[in-house]
Amino acid sequence: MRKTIIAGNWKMNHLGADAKETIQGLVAKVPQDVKPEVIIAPVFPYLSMAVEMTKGTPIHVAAQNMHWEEKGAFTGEVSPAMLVDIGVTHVILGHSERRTYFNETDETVNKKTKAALAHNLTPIVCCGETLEQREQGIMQSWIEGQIEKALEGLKAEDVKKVVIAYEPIWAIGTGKTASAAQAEEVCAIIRKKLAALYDAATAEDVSILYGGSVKGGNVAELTGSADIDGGLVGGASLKADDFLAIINNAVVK
Ligand SMILES: O=C(CO)COP(=O)(O)O
Repeated sequence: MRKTIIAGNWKMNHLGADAKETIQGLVAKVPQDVKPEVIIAPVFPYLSMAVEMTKGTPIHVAAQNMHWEEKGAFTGEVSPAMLVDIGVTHVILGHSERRTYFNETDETVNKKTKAALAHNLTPIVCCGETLEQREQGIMQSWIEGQIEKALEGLKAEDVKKVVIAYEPIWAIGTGKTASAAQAEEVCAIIRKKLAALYDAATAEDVSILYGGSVKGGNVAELTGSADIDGGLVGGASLKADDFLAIINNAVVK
């Protein structure tokens, strides 16, 4: 179902004490009736702690990756059932950093998306183009291709449970935010693609987030756009007060 979501991707940051401090700050200040859905994604070793600390609060906990298999000889991997077992509810899939540094492909993102849905985990599926692709004028076909391949084989009822995050690679960790118009253009392209792959009602039901240098000062303009339903936040999600500013300033439609 379409809703406004503010998700913090901590990436490979925060030792336990720092993670604890940030979560304590959020638990103290995120009101029970907070409007956007709030999600934090710490690294694997602190997921259980995050789940325990956020029990009874509106804060959800996501993993930053997972394997698609149930169990077995996959050294170093974590399965969907294991995440569910400890109380994780969401999982970020196909982040550009995983695609660039860890051989994540459209095919593995598709397998992971299906596995997440099969376990009632909400997949946050990332897509995004490089600056080079944008300058070559192939942004639209690239994004449409990523969406089509990530969702291949999914029924409309499943796609409604998927969250999509548009993260232009040139805007991640660079301080360069896509303008609200640029971000809206691509989020609208994604929604049109969903309507073409499924139908308009299904496309309307999918939450599409923007990620890339989202901050308290730019989130209102971004989320005020028709097709942007929230933010996937990196750097500005690490400190409770920075993240709270984003949560508080997000436009909930
Ligand atoms: O990659 C991101 C979130 O997944 C965005 O990171 P920054 O907010 O640090 O640019």
